[in-house]
Amino acid sequence: MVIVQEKGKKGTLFCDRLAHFAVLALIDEAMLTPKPGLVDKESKGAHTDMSIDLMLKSAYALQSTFAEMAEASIGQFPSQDLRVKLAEIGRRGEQIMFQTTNGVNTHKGAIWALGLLTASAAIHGPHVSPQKIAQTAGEIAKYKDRCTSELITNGLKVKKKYGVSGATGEAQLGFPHIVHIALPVLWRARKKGLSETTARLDALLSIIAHLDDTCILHRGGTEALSSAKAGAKTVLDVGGSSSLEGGRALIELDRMLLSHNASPGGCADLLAGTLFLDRLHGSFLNNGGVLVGNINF
Ligand SMILES: CC(C)(COP(=O)(O)OP(=O)(O)OC[C@H]1O[C@@H](n2cnc3c(N)ncnc32)[C@H](O[C@H]2O[C@H](COP(=O)(O)OP(=O)(O)OP(=O)(O)O)[C@@H](O)[C@H]2O)[C@@H]1O)[C@@H](O)C(=O)NCCC(=O)NCCS
Ligand SMILES: Nc1ncnc2[nH]cnc12
Repeated sequence: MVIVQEKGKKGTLFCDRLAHFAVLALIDEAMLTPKPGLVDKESKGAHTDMSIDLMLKSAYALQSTFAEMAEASIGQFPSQDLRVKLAEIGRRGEQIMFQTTNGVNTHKGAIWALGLLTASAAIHGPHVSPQKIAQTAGEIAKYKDRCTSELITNGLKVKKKYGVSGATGEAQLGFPHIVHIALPVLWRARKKGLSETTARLDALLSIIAHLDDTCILHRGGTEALSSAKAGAKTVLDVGGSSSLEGGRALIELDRMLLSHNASPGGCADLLAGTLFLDRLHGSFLNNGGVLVGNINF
């Protein structure tokens, strides 16, 4: 692995820029409308305790968490020490989120996924592909979290009950749903000339069609999960979210999720991860190797 990053003023600027990209990814995900079962500009989806304002407030509050994660990773390799440091920053980030939202779980999964991706991007610098960044994030995630709390989370219960690998498994495999599914769908849709909203919605649907989302499983069990996967696949098969039939199928998917009180929260987090890597990649490509507003490595 080539380490291109350095500490110091240049490094701090780069870390701030990465954290800014992570926050922008959360904002882009929240603002994307209409999303099935999720909070967006027009709906609270299956979440009575959330709103678009709360999602945005939570996103802005996490800037310092992502910057700290990047700072801790710059000039480092994936290691047990780095994993422990990131877990500590991540847990403090979760506290910041809960304080900001008065106890509502807006972005726990996103702190995990974007935190690892931000850390990996700080290790590598901007010359590296999204695939490589996701792979190194997976290497960090494979080290043991030595400070796990005694709390039995929704994810743990669901993983035990249904034998799925959840947010941890997704990260340890190097985020396959981002790299092999959502990014190709996003890029293909843009190449076809579809609108940015359509491209992002189709990318989200491609994740829903494949992911074992513990958020859906926890709220609606296997019936909700298999209906969500089938419903998202139907939207894509009949022409995507911008087609007439696809639009109808999307409304049907939303109705079905709400009838189970289920929400694809984990899929939303992975869409944010997709948009983060996409922005990082685009920013680098569009500026002849210079990360926008930043230093040339
Ligand atoms: C490793 C952790 C992610 C902890 O994971 P755990 O397995 O214990 O599960 P949860 O605490 O349940 O959180 C996991 C969240 O990840 C999202 N997710 C779900 N499935 C997947 C998947 N297959 N791939 C990727 N991501 C996934 C999902 O987050 C979204 O849903 C949230 C709401 O979900 P939920 O809690 O079920 O619903 P609530 O409304 O809160 O509950 P009820 O009201 O229904 O009771 C929403 O916030 C989305 O973000 C899962 O919830 C990690 O948290 C951890 O170890 N953290 C410690 C810090 C750390 O190590 N950081 C490392 C450096 S980054
Ligand atoms: N837009 C959204 N709605 C509900 N839960 C989420 N978790 C992450 N993004 C979300």
